Amino acid sequence: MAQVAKGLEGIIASETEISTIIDNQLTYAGYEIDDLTENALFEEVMFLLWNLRLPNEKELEDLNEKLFSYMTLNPRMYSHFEDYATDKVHPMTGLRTSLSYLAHFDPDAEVFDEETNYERAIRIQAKVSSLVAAFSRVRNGKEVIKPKKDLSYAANFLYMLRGEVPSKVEEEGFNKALILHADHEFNASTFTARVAVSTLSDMYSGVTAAAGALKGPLHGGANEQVMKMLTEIGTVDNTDAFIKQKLEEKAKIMGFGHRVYKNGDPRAKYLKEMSRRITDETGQKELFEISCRIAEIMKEEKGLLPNVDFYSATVYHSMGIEHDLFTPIFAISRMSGWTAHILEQYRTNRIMRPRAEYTGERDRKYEPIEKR
Ligand SMILES: CC(=O)SCCNC(=O)CCNC(=O)[C@H](O)C(C)(C)COP(=O)(O)OP(=O)(O)OC[C@H]1O[C@@H](n2cnc3c(N)ncnc32)[C@H](O)[C@@H]1OP(=O)(O)O
Ligand SMILES: O=C([O-])CC(=O)C(=O)O
Repeated sequence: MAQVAKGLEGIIASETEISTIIDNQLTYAGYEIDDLTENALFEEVMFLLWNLRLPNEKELEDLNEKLFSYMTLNPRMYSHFEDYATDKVHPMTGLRTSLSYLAHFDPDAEVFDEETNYERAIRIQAKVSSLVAAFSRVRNGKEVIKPKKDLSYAANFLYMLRGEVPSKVEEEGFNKALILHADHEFNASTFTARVAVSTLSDMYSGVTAAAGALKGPLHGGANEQVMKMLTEIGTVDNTDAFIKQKLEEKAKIMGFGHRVYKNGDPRAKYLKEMSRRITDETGQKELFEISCRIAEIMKEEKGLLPNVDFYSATVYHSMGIEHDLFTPIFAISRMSGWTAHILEQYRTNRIMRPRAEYTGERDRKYEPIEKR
C-alpha cells in the first residue's frame, strides 16, 4: 500500500518564488512580513507579489491609476446584489458568484497572454473591494458609493463600505491587516486556485474556486466563527467553562492551530496588538480580555496558539464591520496572493493531477436492477 499523506501534509506540490515560511517567519519574495507590515502600503505588496520586486514611484503611481479606474463596477452587478440580499445569501456566497460574473464584463475575457493576464490581476484586485463594499450597502438599503481618487486601497474600501473617509489610524490598521493576509504559500485556497488554472482555465475560474475554498471555517471562514464564539461567551467569567466544555466535546476552537506553524503564527502578534488598542479605544476591552483568556486556556490544555484569524475578528468587529464580511475582507487581501500564484502557475505550468490510494470494492459484476 502506498503511503498516503492525508491532507497533503508535508508534500511539496510545486516550486514558488512568491512567499515562504523560514524559521517561523513569513516572507513575501524575500521580504519579512514584519518589515512590510511596518513600512509598506498594501498596493506595494500587491506589486511585489505579482512582480517579485517592489515598485518604483512611477510604477506605484501607474498601479494606483489602474486600481482606481477599475474599481468602478458595471451597474449590472448591482441587480445581482439585490438578489443576494433577497435570497439572504452569505456575503462569501455572493462574492464567489460575483467573482465569476466579473468575467462577463472583461472585454478580453478570452485573451490569455501574459500581459492581459497581468492586467486582469489588477482589474480583479480593484473590483473585489468594490464588490464587498457594494454588496454590504445594497443589502442595508444604502446607495452604492463610488471610490474616491487619491485614497489608498485600504482607505477606499472603508470609504466605499461606510460612506466616510476613515481616520489615519484606522486606515493604517486596515492597511496592515491587508498586508498580513495577502499571501501564505500553498494554503488551501491558493492551492485551489493553482489547481484550477493548471488546466489552463482562466483567472476568473481560479479566483472563484479559491473564494469557495477560503469560505470554509477551517480556513478563512474561521474569523467569522471566532466572533460568533466571543459573542456566545459574552463575559470573561464564562470563558473557562465554555472553552473547557467545547474541548471535552472534541470541538475545534476557531482561530487556533495551524498546519505549518507549530510555534505560533507570526502574523498574530500584530493583530493582537491592534485588537488590544482598538477594543480599548472603542470601549470593548472585555472582548480582548476574553480572547486573551481563551489563548491561555488553549495553550495550557492543547499547546495550541492563535492563528491569523483569531485576533483579526475583534479588530474588524471594533471597526464596526459586520461579522459576515470578515471572510470577504480576507478575500480582498488574499486576492493579491491568489492572482500572483495564478500568474506564476501559468509561467511554470504542468497540470496538477495527483493519484489516490484506492480503498473501495473490487471485482464486482453488474446485477440487473430487479436482482438488487
Ligand atoms: C487563514 C487560515 O486558514 S488559519 C486556520 C484557520 N482555521 C481555524 O482556525 C480552524 C481551527 N483550526 C483547525 O481546524 C486546525 O488547526 C487547522 C485546520 C488550522 C490545521 O489542521 P491540521 O493541520 O490538519 O491539524 P489537525 O486538525 O490534524 O490537528 C492536530 C491535533 O490538534 C487538534 N486541534 C487542532 N486545531 C485545533 C483547534 N483549533 N481546537 C481544538 N483542537 C485542535 C486536533 O483535534 C488534533 O488533535 P488529535 O491529534 O488529538 O486528533
Ligand atoms: O497556510 C495555511 O494553511 C492557512 C493560512 O494561514 C493562510 O492561508 O493564511
